[in-house]
Amino acid sequence: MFHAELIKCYSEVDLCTYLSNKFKEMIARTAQTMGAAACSGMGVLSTQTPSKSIVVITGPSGCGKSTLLNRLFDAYPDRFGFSVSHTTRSPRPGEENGVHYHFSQRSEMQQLIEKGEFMEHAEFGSNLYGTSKAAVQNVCDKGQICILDIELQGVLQVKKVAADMSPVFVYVKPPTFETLEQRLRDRQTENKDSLEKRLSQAKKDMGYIDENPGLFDYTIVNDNLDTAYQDLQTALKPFLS
Ligand SMILES: Nc1ncnc2c1ncn2[C@@H]1O[C@H](COP(=O)(O)OP(=O)(O)OP(=O)(O)O)[C@@H](O)[C@H]1O
Repeated sequence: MFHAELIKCYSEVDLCTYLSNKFKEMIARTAQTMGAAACSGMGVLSTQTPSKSIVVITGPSGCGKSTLLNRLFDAYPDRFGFSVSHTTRSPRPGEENGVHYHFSQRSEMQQLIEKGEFMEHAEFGSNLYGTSKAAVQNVCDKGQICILDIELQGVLQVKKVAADMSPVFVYVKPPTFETLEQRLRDRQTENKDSLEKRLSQAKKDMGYIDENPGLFDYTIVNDNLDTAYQDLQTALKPFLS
C-alpha cells in the first residue's frame, strides 16, 4: 500500500509533501494514543514551545518582583531562565561578558535596535540597556521559560514587537504606595536621590497602569508574601506542569 502510493508521486515536491503528511499523521496518531507530551521532541508539535515561553513580569521598584522570582527559581530550578541583556555600560568587577550582560559599544547596539533585533530597550543613566530577541530565544532553545523582569516602558515595547510570541504579562502590585515606600526604605539599598527617583517613577507607572486596565494577563497584589507567591504559581500554572 505504502509503495503503491509512493509510485503515484511524480515529482520530488510531491514526494516531500507526501512524506511530510505521512509524518504528521503518524505524530497525530501517536499523540492520540500516548498523549501530546510523548511527541514533544518530534518537531511538529514542539515548534510552538519557544514562542509561547515568555513571561514578562513588571511592577514598581520595591514591589517584590525579585523576592517572588527567587522563590520560583528555587522551587523550579531548571524550568525558568533569565535572558542575558545588552548594555553599553562598562563591566563592574566580577561581571563577565555574555554571562551577566552582553557588554556592547553604543553604535553596535544602536545598529541592532534599528534592525529590529531587540524586544525592548531603554536609556538609563546615560547608558543603553536592552533585551535582544536572540537572548530570549537562547533561553527558549534550552527548553526553559524565559522570564523578562523589566520596566513598564519595556513592557509596552514587548507588547508591540513580540505580540506574535504571545508572552504572558504579569504585574506585581504593592498593596499601597505607602507600603512600597516603607519596603524600599527598609531594604536600605538606595540613597536619598535614587529612593526619590524610584518612588516618583513608581507613582507615574502605577497611575498609568490604573488608567489602562487590561495591559496585564495577571495582577498579583504582593501584600502577604505566601499568598502572592501562590497567585504567581497559579498564573504560571501552564508552565509548571
Ligand atoms: N510580601 C512582602 N512583605 C514584606 N516585605 C516584602 C514582601 N515582598 C517583598 N518584600 C521586601 O521588600 C523589599 C523589596 O522587594 P524586592 O527587592 O523583591 O523588590 P523588586 O520589585 O525586585 O525591586 P527592584 O525593582 O528595585 O529590584 C525587599 O526587602 C523584600 O524583602
